[in-house]
Amino acid sequence: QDIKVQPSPRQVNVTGKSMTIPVAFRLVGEQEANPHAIALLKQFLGDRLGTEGFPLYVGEKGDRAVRGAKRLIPDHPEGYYLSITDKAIMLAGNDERGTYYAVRTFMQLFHEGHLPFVGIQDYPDVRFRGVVEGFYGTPWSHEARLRQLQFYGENKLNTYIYGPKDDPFHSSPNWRKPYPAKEAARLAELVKVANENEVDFVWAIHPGLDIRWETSDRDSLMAKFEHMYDLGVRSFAVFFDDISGEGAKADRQVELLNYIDDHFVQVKPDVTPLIVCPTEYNKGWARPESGYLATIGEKLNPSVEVMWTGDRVISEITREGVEWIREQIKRPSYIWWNFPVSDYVRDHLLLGEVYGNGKDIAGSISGFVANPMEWAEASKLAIYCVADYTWNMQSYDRFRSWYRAIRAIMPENVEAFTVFARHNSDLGENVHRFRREESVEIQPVAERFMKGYREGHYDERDFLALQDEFERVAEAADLLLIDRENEALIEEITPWLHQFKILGDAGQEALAMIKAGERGDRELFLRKYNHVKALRKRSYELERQFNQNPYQPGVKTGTTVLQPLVLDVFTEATERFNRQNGTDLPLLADYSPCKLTTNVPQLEHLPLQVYPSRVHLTPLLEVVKWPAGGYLQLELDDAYRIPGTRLNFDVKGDLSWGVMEVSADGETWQTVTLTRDARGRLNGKWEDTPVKFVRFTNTGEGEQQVYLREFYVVFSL
Ligand SMILES: CC(=O)N[C@H]1c2[nH]c(C(=O)Nc3ccccc3)c[n+]2[C@H](CO)[C@@H](O)[C@@H]1O
Repeated sequence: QDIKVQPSPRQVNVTGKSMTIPVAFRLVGEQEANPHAIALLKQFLGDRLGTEGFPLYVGEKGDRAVRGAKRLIPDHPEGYYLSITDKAIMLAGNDERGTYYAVRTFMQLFHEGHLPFVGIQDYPDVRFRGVVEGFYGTPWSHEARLRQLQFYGENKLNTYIYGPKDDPFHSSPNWRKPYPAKEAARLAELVKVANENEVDFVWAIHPGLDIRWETSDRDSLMAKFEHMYDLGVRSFAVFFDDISGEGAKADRQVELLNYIDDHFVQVKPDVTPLIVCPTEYNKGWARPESGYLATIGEKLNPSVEVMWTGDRVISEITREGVEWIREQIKRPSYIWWNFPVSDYVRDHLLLGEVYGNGKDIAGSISGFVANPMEWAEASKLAIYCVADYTWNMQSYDRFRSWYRAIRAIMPENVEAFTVFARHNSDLGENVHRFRREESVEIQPVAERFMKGYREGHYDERDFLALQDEFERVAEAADLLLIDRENEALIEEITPWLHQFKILGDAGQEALAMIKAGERGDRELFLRKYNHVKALRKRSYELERQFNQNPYQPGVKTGTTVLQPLVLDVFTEATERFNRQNGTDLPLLADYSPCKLTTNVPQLEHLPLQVYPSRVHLTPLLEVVKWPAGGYLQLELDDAYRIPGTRLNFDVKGDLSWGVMEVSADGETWQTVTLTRDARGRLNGKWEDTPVKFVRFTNTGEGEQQVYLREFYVVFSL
């Protein structure tokens, strides 16, 4: 039989035989075994479980019920031995959590009314495995967290670190204060559900933005930890990431951490090792001359876990990298893996495989926690794969794990969700230059087709393959939009599903332009042309409506292969149509809310960078000769407030020769007052009535020579 267990077990011996599931099980060992394991069994077997029936032995090494299996239980933390024969079932843990994991595996072996005869010896590669809710942005909801903890129990993840950057009681300004009653009660419930799922609920504090190295702040932190302990928290972390100044001093941090360790962690009987995220948390930032890591390595109590994001803030974790940091901090590192976190590419969903990390790093790390997206349900794809990877690295297969994750998360719409996830995995250009594969299967077809099309001889099979892919895209979007099996997930990704539907339709219509053009069917071509432009405008409007945030607002999908393909096909087909028909149809499919007009020759074809709520002029490296009376005008597609404008012509002194103005109708103009900031840039704002036009004019007597370094307008409805 093909035994499918998540995460992949280490040692599985199958006999090829099985039995029908007994109608009743006689539970042996209930009194001594891990109560959470017993509760899970009772919940799963229901009234099949009782004092009569097929023997089911459950317990930890040393318990009477499983003493016969003692030699077979792996001597590893959280290890277990599972045996199913025609005589009895044995679920034996090396410790309480191991017993719980034996039950989790047992539950997965039930299949179509049968139980396989099997022997499994299993244990995890990585000691601490799970998730750090450590992103910037909207923290997860209470309900989302409850679902996460259940998911971690199902996938043998044992760690959830609570550290949302935007929780004011985790970070500044209120890290010193106890949670208000409602939030405290919710945290207590999370701790309870975490325990039931055998997950360590780690509460993290982020004091470094304003901590003062005085007894009062040390006592405030200890009091806060006591407050969290009273809520049931037994695992604690201190995050010193993304801070500077006083809070970043290594010796001060170490003094505080050792105090916490000596006076809190070590004196309480049931608190797990303290975890710290250091200020120098990746190799790219490590500065040997600062002595920061050396101080951590030499002076921080050995029992304190030290987090690490890898060679860079966002990076794949390598054997070389973890061995380097192990030397520095004199202990295995506790990996904070910044994936699938998307707080720096908020308009993208990261639904792709988990890959790129070494399979040989287990011996040099103590923990591996993934930092997820603010989209909790959508993050489960990657979390599922991280569970598989951290449990049994050598057997990890990125594709197998990813497909299993999709099936686990969206069992009723596997094909549709696979299509959707396949085209929503890359980040696009980003500040960390971290990229992921996307649209891998169709990418070579798209590239070959466009090359052939441009050269005048594409392969019809490629055309049909692309047409089929865009049809699948549109179908997938519609199927998922009506899916009710995982409503929380569909709610999160609905904006991207609408965008995906538009992409599928636009792709089919752009391809139809090719055929209409080849047949010389002008009327059909124009219908398809206008339809693609309408779809692109709808796409733009959707970008402005959903997922609005100050960083990367909007909704991006298929940005690496499919979206560029639609635009390339549209432009090429339109160019041919124009040549064949002597027309001058605009070549750009992309809708833009902003039109540029100017009488300054060098600016006539200046590309605009249009985002959902602002438009930038592309900077020019050359000197711009701006004649007297020369103007640059932006016309918006609607009336907007202009909360921010900025221009930087790299000119010293005042800009008395020019004026920025706004207008609602293009007739009556008002001047925008511009103020120069410390970096010499001129900033303005127009909070009054909404306007459609923004222009800058050289009102002086003569030509001006400037560098167009920056010119942008922020607009909001
Ligand atoms: C340890 C860590 O990654 N800390 C934060 C973090 N910090 C950064 C930075 O890039 N921080 C940074 C960059 C330049 C200057 C100061 C801070 C990224 N991230 C993560 C991804 O955006 C974010 O989710 C996380 O909370």
